[in-house]
Amino acid sequence: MDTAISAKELTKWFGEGDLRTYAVKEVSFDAYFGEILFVVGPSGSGKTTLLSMISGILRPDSGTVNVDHVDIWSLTPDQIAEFRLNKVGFVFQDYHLFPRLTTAENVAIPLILKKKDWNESIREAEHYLDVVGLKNKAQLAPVKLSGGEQQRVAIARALVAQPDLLIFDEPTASLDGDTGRRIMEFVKNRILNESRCILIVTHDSRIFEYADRMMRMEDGKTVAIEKRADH
Ligand SMILES: Nc1ncnc2c1ncn2[C@@H]1O[C@H](COP(=O)(O)OP(=O)(O)OP(=O)(O)O)[C@@H](O)[C@H]1O
Repeated sequence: MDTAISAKELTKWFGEGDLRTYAVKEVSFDAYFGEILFVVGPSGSGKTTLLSMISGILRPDSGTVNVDHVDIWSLTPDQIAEFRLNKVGFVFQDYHLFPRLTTAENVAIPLILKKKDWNESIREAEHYLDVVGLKNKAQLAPVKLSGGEQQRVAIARALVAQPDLLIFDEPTASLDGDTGRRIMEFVKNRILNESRCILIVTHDSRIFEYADRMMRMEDGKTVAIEKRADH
């Protein structure tokens, strides 16, 4: 499998002098296209900080991140912004949908940000709503949808830019067990493909079975990367 992400000796600290604490310390790992990599570990172990550095949100204090063989932190600020918009899709626990927009408008936001024509953006958004099985809900406000449906809208919105890298932060934490598993089945069967790498940060052990590999963090370090036995 081709390497999607290669992180080398990534380090991020907060505070200075005696107050300096390491959120992530010398973490190295590779992730591959076509896999779902879970990032697990206790609260405060550095998961969010690590993913922020990988996705072009937070500049590391040292170390490098290559995404699809591009050293992202050597890019200019404009190029990094473009990288975030074009290469990375985010899905959050509480969906982050705008309540006053329709579901189609919510999904179209990344395209509008890219200055694409409004009507064309809505048409494209409807296509991705169809992909997640919600075409008939395109005109509804998010509040009219169930939690699982709202999560699928958030997935559709992450997909419109056709990102290489999809990052899910606690995607099932607000969902009941069955709905969470249905979302994960959907992600594995319909969203994952050979030119996409999916990273999932989660505490939800009910969905661990969907990991191709699991990376465990503790105190800012990776303590283990495990391949699931049945994979
Ligand atoms: N902006 C910041 N300023 C100071 N310290 C920070 C900042 N962001 C994170 N930290 C610290 O870095 C460490 C790692 O935080 P991080 O949010 O990456 O952990 P996490 O594993 O994602 O936790 P959780 O599972 O609770 O989201 C924590 O000790 C946290 O307090």
